[in-house]
Amino acid sequence: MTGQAASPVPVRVRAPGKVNLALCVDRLGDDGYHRVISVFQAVSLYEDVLASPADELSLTVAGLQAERVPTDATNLAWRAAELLAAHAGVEPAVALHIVKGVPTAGGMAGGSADAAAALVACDALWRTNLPREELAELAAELGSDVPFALVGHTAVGTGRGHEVTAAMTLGEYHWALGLRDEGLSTAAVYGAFDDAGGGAGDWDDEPPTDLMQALRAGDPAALGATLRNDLEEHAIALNPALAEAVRVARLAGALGVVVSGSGPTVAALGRSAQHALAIAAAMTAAGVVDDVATAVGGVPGARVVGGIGA
Ligand SMILES: C[C@](O)(CO)[C@H](O)COP(=O)(O)OP(=O)(O)OC[C@H]1O[C@@H](n2ccc(N)nc2=O)[C@H](O)[C@@H]1O
Ligand SMILES: Nc1ncnc2c1ncn2[C@@H]1O[C@H](COP(=O)(O)OP(=O)(O)OP(=O)(O)O)[C@@H](O)[C@H]1O
Repeated sequence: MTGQAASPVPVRVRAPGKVNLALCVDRLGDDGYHRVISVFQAVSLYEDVLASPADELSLTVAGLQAERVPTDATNLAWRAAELLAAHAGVEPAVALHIVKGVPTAGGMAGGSADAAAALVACDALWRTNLPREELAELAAELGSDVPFALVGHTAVGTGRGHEVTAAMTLGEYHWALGLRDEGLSTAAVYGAFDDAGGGAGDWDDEPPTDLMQALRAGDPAALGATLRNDLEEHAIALNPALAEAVRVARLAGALGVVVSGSGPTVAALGRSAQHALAIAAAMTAAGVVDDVATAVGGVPGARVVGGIGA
């Protein structure tokens, strides 16, 4: 370790999962990524990352679907710690412990939340104190969804989805989330979009005007009517059972229903917290999902909630 000594106190950082209120996808670029306009909303399903002083890098995982998450150098939180250490010129000396609350491979960016949380936690533990813009650059190297997990609330992502600008919004939004045990691969869903000739038209450089207006007005009914995901039909083609969850949520009076990101999580917007619970109950009763959750958005991005800096 160079520079200032690491903190002897563990740091706990919390980062949210997300739903995409809009995901407008252009055709595949030369870099192997699609240009997108993504309107993200951070929701109250959280990943907690505890970073403790240690001689070397190690990682453990507990919580929701923990058995499906790698604990080696392929884990995004592990990669985040290594990237920050290399960038700041310090040793990657930390014991990371992740407590998952966001479904894995669910289209809600749980791994991205872990990466963002690990960046913030190690930055505090190692006292590298990078400016947020520099953390955001590292975040973008780790994955397209990681910069948003640093920022949270509601924001527009451009480029690969990694160039994030906060959006003006009013009010809270109450979601019922239909979860599946079996995840979907993000690359496979984008691949299906390409195979179907996706991105051939209907591309606008701006986020959908009516959706942004609904957010500014704090109008959940208007927001529900304008939810959009260009990957949705391809996620449903790969997992046709999702269509049933969408149908049941609509019958339960959801203001709008959308597959989140690359799926398979189905996000249904309720009129209130109680209505979101009723939609979740309807999905459970109909047997169209493996599990349900309710959440409110938008909530803050990765932030220290325990240990130093809390
Ligand atoms: C579907 C979304 O979750 C919507 O927010 C994101 O676009 C995906 O973000 P992510 O999981 O952080 O994705 P990355 O780890 O950056 O990329 C995984 C794979 O998804 C595809 N990918 C991702 C982002 C993007 N704009 N275009 C793509 O084609 C690429 O095949 C890439 O190899
Ligand atoms: N910390 C992590 N948590 C969960 N999965 C991870 C993590 N690190 C690496 N992975 C791998 O990444 C895959 C996708 O995980 P993740 O939960 O981030 O997907 P996702 O929510 O669909 O992502 P996105 O919405 O950003 O496309 C998992 O199947 C797993 O193998």
